[in-house]
Formats: sequence, structure tokens, C-alpha cells
Amino acid sequence: MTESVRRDGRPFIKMHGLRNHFVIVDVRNDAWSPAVEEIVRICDVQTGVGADQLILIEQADSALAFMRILNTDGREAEACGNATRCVAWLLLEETGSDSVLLETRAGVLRCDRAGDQQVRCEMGKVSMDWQRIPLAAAEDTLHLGIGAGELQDPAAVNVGNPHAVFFVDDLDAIDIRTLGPVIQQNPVFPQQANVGIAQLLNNDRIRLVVFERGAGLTMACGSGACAAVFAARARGLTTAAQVTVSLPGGDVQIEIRDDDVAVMTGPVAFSFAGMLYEP
Ligand SMILES: N[C@H](CCC[C@H](N)C(=O)O)C(=O)O
Repeated sequence: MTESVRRDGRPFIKMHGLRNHFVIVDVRNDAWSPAVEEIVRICDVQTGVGADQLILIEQADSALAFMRILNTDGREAEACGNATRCVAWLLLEETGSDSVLLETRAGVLRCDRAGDQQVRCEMGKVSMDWQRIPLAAAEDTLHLGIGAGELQDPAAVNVGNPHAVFFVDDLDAIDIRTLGPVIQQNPVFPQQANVGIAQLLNNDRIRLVVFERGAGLTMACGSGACAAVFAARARGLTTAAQVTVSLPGGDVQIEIRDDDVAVMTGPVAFSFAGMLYEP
């Protein structure tokens, strides 16, 4: 009675990084370019598995694999910190090595084993150059003159993907579900943006919540954590080179190196494995 009733299907692994959760499909030996409606269906918990992003592990030229990041709305993203740790862990276990290179649209990222189901990832050079964010025109990215309600005066940061980072005194007083989409739709962001709201707890600890582009409010956002720490340092809000970022799903360690490369260290977790079937 329990054997599969279908012979087709595509295997996947469900993982999460601080409850930012992913359907991960290894397509290195069975290429797959899912249509938008397939991505939306798979990421919807009622029609599919349910996930913040669908992640494909593809063949790569200049690394062990290429990671393709597909948001729940079907849009491709350039970076995803929590998924980077999860995919890196799969590759570290596959090869038995302590370090792997993972290619993304944001570049080739070095990822190292940092303990049991703990991974340290170089997330690439962070930039606040308006054309790298990107913005629609030249603006002061340290103090971007936009806002909505209590959210005003963000910093604009690129971690491979675009982020708007707001600094507030009381994170719990902000209605991010209402204000996040308003900020995201601002025409200053031609490719939209992930909207982070940060509260400095002390010199080396930041609370952060992120309303993600193409995924909405998630329990954690690794690239958002990198963006928040980089922006806090750029604004002189912290002098720490290593900061603990506390997200709703848990803590991640962010270090900003002298060369502006963000290094993120945090956990990965397995949930289950299964098969994806055509509807
Ligand atoms: N959850 C991801 C961010 C995904 C970013 C995606 N929402 C985008 O469109 O850039 C992270 O851990 O960095």
C-alpha cells in the first residue's frame, strides 16, 4: 500500500537555514528549467512542498556546481545566503572535503565546513554603488531619500542581490507586512529589493527582520544579514568587524573583511526528502 503509486517524478531534499526553507533539486545529471507556474506551485504549501525558494544545483564551469535561486514568485535571485550554506553542506558531504566552491549569479563563493552542520560562506564583495544595487538613478545610497510610514531613510546595499536596510529603535513597533511591499515597489528599485529592518542591540549584535523580494516575510535572510551589518558599519552605527545578527529564525554570524567581502557563518538543517510530480 505504501509503495509509490507513480514511477515518474523528480527527487528533492527539503532543508532550511534558520527556518528560511528551501526545496533543493539536484539537476546536474537531469537538466530542468521549471516554468514560473511550476515554481509557484512547488513553493505553495497547498499545491506543492512549500518553500521560500526553489533551489537548483546545476553543472558549473568554474566551481563544483552552480546554484540557481528561484523565489516563490518565479523570479530568479542572484544571492541567497541561507541556501548557500545548505547547498554547500550537501556538496561538502558529497565530496568529503572541508571546502568547496559554489557558483552563483553573484560570483563563485568559497564555502567551508565550520562544525557539524555549520557552514562558513564568503558571500562576495558587498557594494553600495548605486549602479550595483541597482537604483534607477544616482542617489546617496547611505541615506536613500525614500520611506513609508515609520520606515524612512534606508541604506541601499548589494550583496549580489538588492537590499534596502532601515534602522529603527523598536523593531516590534513596525508593521513590516504592510510597509515592506510599499518600499519594494518604489520605482527607485528597478529590480525591487529585499527590505531589512534592523535594530542595533549593542556594538556587535543586531536584530533583523527581512521582507524578501519575491518571497515576503521570511524567518531569516542571510544576504539581508550581510547587508545590515555592512550598512551599520558604513553609517558608523557599529565598529565591530564581526556581528551576531538575530533573525526570527535564529542567529547568524557576519564578518565584513577589509576587502568588503562579507563572510557568513551559520547552521543548516535537513527536513525531509521526497519526489516532485507533475500535477
Ligand atoms: N533568503 C535569502 C535571500 C533571498 C533573496 C531573494 N528573496 C531575492 O530576491 O534577492 C538569503 O538567505 O539571503
